[in-house]
Amino acid sequence: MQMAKDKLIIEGLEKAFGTNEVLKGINFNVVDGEFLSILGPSGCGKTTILRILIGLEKASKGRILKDGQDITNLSPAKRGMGIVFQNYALFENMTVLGNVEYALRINPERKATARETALRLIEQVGLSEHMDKRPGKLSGGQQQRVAIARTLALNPDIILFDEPMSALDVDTRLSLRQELKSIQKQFGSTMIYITHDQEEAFAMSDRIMVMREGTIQQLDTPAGIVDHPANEYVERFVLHNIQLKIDSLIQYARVQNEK
Ligand SMILES: Nc1ncnc2c1ncn2[C@@H]1O[C@H](COP(=O)(O)OP(=O)(O)OP(=O)(O)O)[C@@H](O)[C@H]1O
Repeated sequence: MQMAKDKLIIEGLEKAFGTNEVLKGINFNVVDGEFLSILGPSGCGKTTILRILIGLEKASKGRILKDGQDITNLSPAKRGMGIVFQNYALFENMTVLGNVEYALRINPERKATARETALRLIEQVGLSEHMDKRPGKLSGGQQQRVAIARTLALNPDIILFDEPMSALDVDTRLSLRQELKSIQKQFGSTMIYITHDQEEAFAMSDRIMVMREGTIQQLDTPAGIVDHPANEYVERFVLHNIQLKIDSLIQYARVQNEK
């Protein structure tokens, strides 16, 4: 059997803002081609991890290895990672095509094929008929698709997502979930996905990293977490909340049936 390869190894990561210790010595690995969710309540340090991984923030201590190479001090552009934010962060004065093409056009090696690549990606995320529109004329789900296409354009082997669905309605979330999984299959990318939504983490992930106040409480498969929650916190924050959601869905279905 072929052994799964580590795409990323994070060793002893610490981060403090002044006296606020936000990450308290974090160690984890991300397997090549894996979908890993980072799940935890507001303020536990999820976004700080992503910002350090992509190079927007400097760690106080620790190392990041990508494919065995130490990238801790590399500039963001040299890390081969892309990021998709919650608020899409699109250029409002450019069309969909302009947004996806932009990073390609300013890159000497990719400039020649920029248009071709952008058109292909826009088609892949189902936005061909909207490519001449400004982002403001699109729905939230469509804007997030533009942001995803723009990130894919530079062909990163690791894609980071910072709560990309939190501004979207339930139906859009469900269809985007499927699309993300199929994009991952197609591109073979490794994905790290931040969420505070337990159900989303369980539905999408190969493994889930459960955090609390700058520490990792458990890193395991969804089934592993259900069968063997590491401690009372995981049981309460993850499993109890999922059960509450299931109960309210059952209750909702009952009310609908009785109507
Ligand atoms: N640039 C900064 N300067 C000072 N403090 C910061 C900075 N960025 C983050 N923090 C603090 O670090 C802690 C963790 O923030 P972080 O955004 O990583 O949490 P999070 O788990 O992603 O939360 P949320 O789900 O609310 O986004 C918070 O206490 C936050 O106030």
